[in-house]
Amino acid sequence: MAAIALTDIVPAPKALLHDHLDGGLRPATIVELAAAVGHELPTTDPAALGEWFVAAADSGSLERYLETFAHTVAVMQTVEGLHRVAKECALDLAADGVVYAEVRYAPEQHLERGLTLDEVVDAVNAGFAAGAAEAAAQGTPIRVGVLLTAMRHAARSQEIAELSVRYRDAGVVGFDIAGAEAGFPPTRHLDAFEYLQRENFHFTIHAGEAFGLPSIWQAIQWCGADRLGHGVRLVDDITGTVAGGDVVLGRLAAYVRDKRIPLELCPSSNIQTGAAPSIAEHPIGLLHDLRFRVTVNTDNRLMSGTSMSREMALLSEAFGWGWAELQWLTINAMKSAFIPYDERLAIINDVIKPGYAKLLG
Ligand SMILES: O=c1[nH]cnc2c1ncn2[C@H]1C[C@H](O)[C@@H](CO)O1
Ligand SMILES: [Zn+2]
Repeated sequence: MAAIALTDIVPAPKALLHDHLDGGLRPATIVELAAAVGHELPTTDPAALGEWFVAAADSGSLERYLETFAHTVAVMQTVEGLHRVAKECALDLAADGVVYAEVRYAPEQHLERGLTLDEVVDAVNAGFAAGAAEAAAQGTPIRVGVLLTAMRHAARSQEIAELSVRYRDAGVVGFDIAGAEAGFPPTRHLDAFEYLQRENFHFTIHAGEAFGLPSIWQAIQWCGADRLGHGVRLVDDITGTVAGGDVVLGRLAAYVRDKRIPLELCPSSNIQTGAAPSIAEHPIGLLHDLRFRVTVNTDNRLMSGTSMSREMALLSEAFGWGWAELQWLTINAMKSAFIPYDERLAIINDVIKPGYAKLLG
């Protein structure tokens, strides 16, 4: 079937589990906030700045990709900056047809101008609330849940885990670790993960992006991750092809599929960091065919020049996926969300299924 166009995907209800707040700023906002705080940018023309981010992130290495965040994190050091960025994030996602989003950021990166961790979280939460209220008034309601990230090279994961639990009834729905993967295994933060498990809290771990199976194995079998951030290298534990009828899953891949552990796949981001060669060759095709719990995500909309609708349009074009597949991806994401079961079900039954019923015809 013909690929579904991006403009047709925008109004379809979508759920997004892996989106970084500091990877999704509007270029014009960066320019304005940078002028206000005296931060020097590569260019002050918003269009050129947007192109700069995509080109600089297109580096083939996760470490170099991450260097671009210096310019977004620099303008997110004040209550005003954080509030504005969070508000615009909610508005931009809602305008793209995202009805449920989990947005993550690392509070420890926003203390350079004297804010406390609590002040950072309060400012971001207020920004999301303002953005969601405005989006609802515009007829595009969105629910935003926050994930607090700890940086895997740093040593604040226990503190951030405790912060997450403290804000669990105030908008924070989960915890994550991010940053350079090679050399920083998730087991460095075992205390934090054990604490979160004792608290019956939810967490995902960036694993299997720039580093392979050992990182995924640790994230699941040592740390107890509910979901895998990326997890794309799980294909290293799969041999054969679906067409050849000779697919064999290794023990880890079989475990992930059997347990329905959600994979937060981010196709465009993976191409930029070298984790996948192209959309057409992205392992998401195989993982979909093998019925893993696949979800599609943006990771960093600014660095990838992308949106949820664009990621889906790229997949529709590369794999011939139609509305049935897009609905499957969306329901997979909603089933895997960190909000309570009854609330997930309500969004699936009241928003997602009726939305796709119209499109499926
Ligand atoms: O794809 C990613 N892998 C690992 N770390 C990442 C990725 N995207 C963003 N980050 C880092 C950079 C941000 O400053 C941090 C918190 O959002 O998370
Ligand atoms: Zn990420």
